[in-house]
Amino acid sequence: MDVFNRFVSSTQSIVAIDMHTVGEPSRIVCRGVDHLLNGSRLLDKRDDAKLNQDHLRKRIMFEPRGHPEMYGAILVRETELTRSGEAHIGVLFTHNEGYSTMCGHATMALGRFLVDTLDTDVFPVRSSLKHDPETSTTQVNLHAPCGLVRISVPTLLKAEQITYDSSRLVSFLSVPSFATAIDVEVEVPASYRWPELGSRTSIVLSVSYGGAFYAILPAEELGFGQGLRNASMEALSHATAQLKALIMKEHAYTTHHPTEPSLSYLYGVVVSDSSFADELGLCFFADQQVDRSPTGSAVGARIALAHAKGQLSLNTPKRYHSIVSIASKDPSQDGFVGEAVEVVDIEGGEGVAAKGVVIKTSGEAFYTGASAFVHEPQDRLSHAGFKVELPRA
Ligand SMILES: O=C(O)[C@H]1NCC[C@@H]1O
Repeated sequence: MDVFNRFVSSTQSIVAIDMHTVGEPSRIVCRGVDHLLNGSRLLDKRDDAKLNQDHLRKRIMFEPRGHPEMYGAILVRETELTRSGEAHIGVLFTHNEGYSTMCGHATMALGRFLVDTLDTDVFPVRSSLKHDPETSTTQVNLHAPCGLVRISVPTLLKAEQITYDSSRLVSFLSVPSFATAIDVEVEVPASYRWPELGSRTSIVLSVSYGGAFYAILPAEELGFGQGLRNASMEALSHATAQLKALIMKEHAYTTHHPTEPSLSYLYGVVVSDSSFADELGLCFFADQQVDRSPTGSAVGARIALAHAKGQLSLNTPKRYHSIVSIASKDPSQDGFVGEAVEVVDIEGGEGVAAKGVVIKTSGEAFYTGASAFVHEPQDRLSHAGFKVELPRA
């Protein structure tokens, strides 16, 4: 184990814990990146990561250490909200294209991990967490790029030590979610069309925010009349990529965040299928990554949309499934459970976006391993990782 120990103890290594939430990976970066990020605010550090340290994201996400569907969470120990005492720790979420603003599945993984870790280099304020005996939970306040996310981790108190209770779900309250476009008809110009659209020249869709903006529409509306279970993934990916490009080019007003310009972009397209036991949603995000989980932030966006349409009341928990449930023997326990718990005013929000809801989303995450990643200077392939792509003819 001499080589393994050398990698783990090297200050040059990037040390990560791997988890999954309903099959979607979270590579939690504990060491090796945070200290390199310049900037005082979390969003400044995100900008610095994008501009000056993006090879590190690629090194963690892409081959040979990752794969095109990898997802990451870089722990950021100091942000404006940790300094003010509102957050215990910050995070930057990473994917195949860059840095996302919110991630529900990784938030669930982080809640469990941050309670489990006793390493004060990884989580300096771990000892300030408090077990609430009434709810048997411990609250971890996470500073995500979209704002403050409050995670409730099920815990037990054993010999005065807080420990994770695996018999219950982790839940979180995200930033307020709100719809920005409800059932709008969108023209599809010839250059954006996809084969399954047939002779139709327009489709009806909605856009909603759950820490990130999502376009939401049923599979049939996208042209997949047989539902998600009978659709080709390649065809769905092509159709949603075309639709995303169209919305970003012609309907960018639907992704206007009322207070923060850096949150104003379309992150993903959710194709829903209500013919499944509960709600099934397939989310294409970033550069057409496919979420294995029901997409925690999109669950928030979908509930806010359903609430705005008068289809879902407060305090009505509902189960949301992902592609993983299609092959499941017992989907009744799969996925995430989400509910709107409070109606709030959206600061600066106008029209349908003037009101929003706070969503509580629950699920569970599991460990898959730990890694100490190194880079040897002579290795040209692994400095910033690589993607297998054929050059376009
Ligand atoms: O659960 C979520 O919200 C995330 N999963 C991958 C894409 C989203 O960021």
